[in-house]
Amino acid sequence: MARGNKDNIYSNPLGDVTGFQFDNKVVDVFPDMIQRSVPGYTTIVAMIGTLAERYAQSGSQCYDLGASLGAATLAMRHRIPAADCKIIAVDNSEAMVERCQTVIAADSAPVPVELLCQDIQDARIENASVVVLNFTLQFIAVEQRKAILQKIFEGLRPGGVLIISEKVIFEDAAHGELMIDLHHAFKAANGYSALEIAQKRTALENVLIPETLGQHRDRLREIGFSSVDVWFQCFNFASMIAIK
Ligand SMILES: Nc1ncnc2c1ncn2[C@@H]1O[C@H](C[S@+](CC[C@H]([NH3+])C(=O)[O-])CC(=O)[O-])[C@@H](O)[C@H]1O
Ligand SMILES: O=C(O)C(=O)Cc1ccccc1
Repeated sequence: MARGNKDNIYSNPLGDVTGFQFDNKVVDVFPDMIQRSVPGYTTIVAMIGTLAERYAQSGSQCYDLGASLGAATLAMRHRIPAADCKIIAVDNSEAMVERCQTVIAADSAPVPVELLCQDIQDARIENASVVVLNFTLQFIAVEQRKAILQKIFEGLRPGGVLIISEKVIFEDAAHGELMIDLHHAFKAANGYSALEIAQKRTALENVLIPETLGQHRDRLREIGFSSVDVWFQCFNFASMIAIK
């Protein structure tokens, strides 16, 4: 996806750093922001295409929940070989959905895409073979996460897959600090200043709520997923595969 404008949202001192929102300002810089902020993002998105190629079942639906500008939607759209599949992309930010519509319209791959401006808590999941939560569940209140995952499990066909990527924390405090420090070094190497890193960190407090990999794994297993494990991790960013 084109990188568009450079993210300099947090480059000047803000008297009051308000909670992070997916508004027009973020939409304008989003591809640059996520690429420079999430180690492994490009690989994860490409591999979502590879996973969809393997798991999409003919006549089923593939969901991209918290689609932003449709990076995972397009990765799937370009790799699904199964017949009669449809992709449903959902995001509750009007600004994101509006821009995502132009991104999808500019792409001509044949798999149909339906784009919905909706809270994933209200989304209907049915006849699904692939469900993607690529860095989305982390923005949902912790006590609401299980119900969403339960609904996804119920909407998946047997043999279907949930791909869930999250920023994570660690049980071992020293290891956790090291991962955060290495993440900040990654951001610095990508051109973010100490001020930008600090102000973004403040903006994400109580907005992006990370859990441990153990918490994710235990919840997915309790729900009934038969196989749950990490397939990608770089520092405090990880992606899991959960198979029904
Ligand atoms: N309750 C909700 N309902 C629907 N959407 C939501 C909700 N809460 C947040 N979002 C949406 O989830 C997306 C999270 S970004 C996903 C990247 C994308 N998956 C990618 O592969 O590029 C990750 C990040 O920015 O760290 C935003 O577009 C929000 O509007
Ligand atoms: O920038 C960060 O520190 C992150 O955790 C990743 C991110 C990327 C884009 C929007 C919100 C969070």
